[in-house]
Amino acid sequence: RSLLLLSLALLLLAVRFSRRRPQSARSIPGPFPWPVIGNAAQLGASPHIYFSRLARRYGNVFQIRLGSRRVVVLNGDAIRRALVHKAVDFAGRPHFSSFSFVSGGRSMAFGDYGERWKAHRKLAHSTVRAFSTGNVHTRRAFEAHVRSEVQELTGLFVRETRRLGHFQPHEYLVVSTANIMSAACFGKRYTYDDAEFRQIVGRNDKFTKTVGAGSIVDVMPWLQSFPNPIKTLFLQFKELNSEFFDFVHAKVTEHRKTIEKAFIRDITDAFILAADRGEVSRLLGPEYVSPTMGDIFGASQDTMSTALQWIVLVLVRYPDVQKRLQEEMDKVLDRNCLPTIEDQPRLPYVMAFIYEVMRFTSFIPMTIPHSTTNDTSMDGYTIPKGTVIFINQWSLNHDPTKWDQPEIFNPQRFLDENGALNKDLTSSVLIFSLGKRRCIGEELSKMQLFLFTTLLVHQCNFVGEKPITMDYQYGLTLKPNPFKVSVSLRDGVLGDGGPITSPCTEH
Ligand code: HEM
Repeated sequence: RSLLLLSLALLLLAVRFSRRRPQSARSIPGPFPWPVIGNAAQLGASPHIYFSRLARRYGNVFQIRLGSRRVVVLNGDAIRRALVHKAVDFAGRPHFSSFSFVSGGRSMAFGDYGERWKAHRKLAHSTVRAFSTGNVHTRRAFEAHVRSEVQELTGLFVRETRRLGHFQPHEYLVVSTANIMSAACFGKRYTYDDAEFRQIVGRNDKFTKTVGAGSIVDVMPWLQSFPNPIKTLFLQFKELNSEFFDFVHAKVTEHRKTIEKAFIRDITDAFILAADRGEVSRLLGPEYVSPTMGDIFGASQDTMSTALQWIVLVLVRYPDVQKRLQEEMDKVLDRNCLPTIEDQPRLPYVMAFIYEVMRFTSFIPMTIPHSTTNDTSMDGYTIPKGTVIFINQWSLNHDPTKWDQPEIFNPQRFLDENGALNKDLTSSVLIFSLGKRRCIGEELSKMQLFLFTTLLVHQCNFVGEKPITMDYQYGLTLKPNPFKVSVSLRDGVLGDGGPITSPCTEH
């Protein structure tokens, strides 16, 4: 009888094995999708946290369904394996209808992978670099833009504090970062009370809500057919994109009228000349100048201003950290001189602080959605061409197997026992993405973050109005909820004379 039972068990096992599909055809695990909406209702207010929870349950590669679309979500180590080791396969963008409204429908950032996209990205990247971090001269010119904006901002902060006690820094940070890129892109900055400029740059939150991973406007097109909040958001999105594009296009048209080949004034001039000439013009005609400027100016706005909001918030939330930043600067720099980019190697705690802000807040928790350009596979799962891919950067920055107590803000984690910056660890922070779609503004942004942080903290003390929370709104960028600060100049002697105005090392 036991022999019979054993034979039956072996037979059952054999049948099970024979029915098992080959590795490559395994279906990707994930939560049960509801009819019509799929898993949309489960995303909640913080989809990146929900995805990280699912990754613990199903592994770093899992799938969900959002409305009509299947979405594969990559977390943790799977991100590098996909974006770096299978770079081309994961370099696409989905053909979402919202993406077609960005930069007049010719956006590089929201456009799909292909020959034109490659030429477009290469040109945009080299032009940005040529006007910011490309060589020592452009770096210094860019640094001078940043320095004069931060000085303007410092004066404004101090005046607002005198007037109101505590004030919300958000709008000033938006205008300030927009001015830096406006100077580099269009050779022009705006005053803080310029209503048109404030309107153009002040509506970013609506943009990022619509294009952030997990936004449902593109996966439930039927929501467009009757009045509801999603439809309203989508209409606002279309309107703000066309307003923003008109603003940029007017700048490009003005430049075309006054351009002189011998004297390239800014990124717009450089791009006009490049698009008009040689090899690339076959793929990128003059009609690509405004969209590219829209991409560069647009991509820099919300990202940089959100980063700065977090920096100010973290400074007031962790006063000990603010003090330690000031102590390091006071030890290394002459108090009568402004910090410069050359001081970077001498300020490891400042660098550790910036990396910890990026890691801890992970303020771009998910990249812009990707798509697969070919049939491909990950960890033995087949992923067909055209699948929507979400990249969860937050999951890597908060992985407890990589970071000791990831939910604690601790810049010290990036310093070794001699106080030097651990570069292996800083390169593990993921916020500019990886691979073919890696941010083209990374170098420029890191330089700006260093200058903003050092200039502000060198000059000022920041105190927050209580209660200080780190709560945020989800979108392509995580935006801190409104908060108030008071700002005073550190050196009483400077008092009404305002902040110091120049670096000591003459460039
Ligand atoms: C702290 C500031 C910034 C952060 C954290 C950041 C991060 C990112 C991320 C996560 C992406 C999406 C990558 C992907 O989809 O895989 C991206 C794309 C992009 N960023 Fe940035 N960015 C920042 C600043 C800037 C600036 C200042 C510029 C302007 C030069 C810029 C230009 C772009 C462009 C053009 C793309 C699209 C790239 C493509 O699709 O190939 N970014 N950025």
